[in-house]
Amino acid sequence: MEREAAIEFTDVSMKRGEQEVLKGITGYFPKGKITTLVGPSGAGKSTLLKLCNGLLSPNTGEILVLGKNVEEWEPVELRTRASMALQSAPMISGTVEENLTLPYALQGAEVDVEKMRKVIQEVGLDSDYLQRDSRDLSGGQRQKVSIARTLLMEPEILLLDEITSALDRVSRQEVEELIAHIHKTFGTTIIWITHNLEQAERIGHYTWVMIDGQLIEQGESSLLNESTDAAVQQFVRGTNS
Ligand SMILES: Nc1ncnc2c1ncn2[C@@H]1O[C@H](COP(=O)(O)OP(=O)(O)OP(=O)(O)O)[C@@H](O)[C@H]1O
Repeated sequence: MEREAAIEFTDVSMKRGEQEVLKGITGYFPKGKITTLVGPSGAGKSTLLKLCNGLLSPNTGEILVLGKNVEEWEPVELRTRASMALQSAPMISGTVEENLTLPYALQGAEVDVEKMRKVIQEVGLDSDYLQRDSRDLSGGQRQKVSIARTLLMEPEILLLDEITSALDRVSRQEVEELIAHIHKTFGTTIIWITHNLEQAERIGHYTWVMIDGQLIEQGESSLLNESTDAAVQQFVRGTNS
């Protein structure tokens, strides 16, 4: 199989405080694919995601993002190319438009209104939403606005941290469909942390299983059911019970 990496880790370790939370991680996220990142709470998934766009730096090892060492990227450019959305979908008080333009306003840049309209429609919201107060949005709408904010940057890589965990079933399905649509339309590489293994199998092409700071397995999503690794089997059984 052709192996083209969007992000590649080589022997990456990291301490937070006294604790080693990532231990010798070597693996890659295939370009143009959806990879899910699964594992028990505290396994190091969020920490690893933050290494991908330079929010955190490893103690040892090498991380290549789009072929370039993470340390060599200009930080703002890296966060534009590898953009992140979080479970909490943080918003400033103000309109949806103000929330969309915030990353640009912080840099003194402007955003084309037409582009903003296109992006808000792309995530399935009417352009009237631009003038809505962000406090009036439902959880699902907030998450869509949060995704729209990342899309404005036209990222090659989307880093998603539990973006559907706080949503009801209908909103979760809508957001899943939205991510699938983004992937299909733009060929975006997607790295998606999820606690939901059914979701991981449904939406992901590739998967990483992390346990206690280690990358235990990586491969096609079917490995979640086919793994012969005892720790992976135990994790999968535990999650499904
Ligand atoms: N800011 C921090 N300072 C010190 N330790 C931290 C910090 N954030 C996380 N940790 C520790 O790092 C380890 C990995 O946490 P991380 O959030 O990356 O795991 P996770 O797999 O994403 O967990 P969850 O599924 O619960 O979000 C945990 O032991 C956690 O306590």
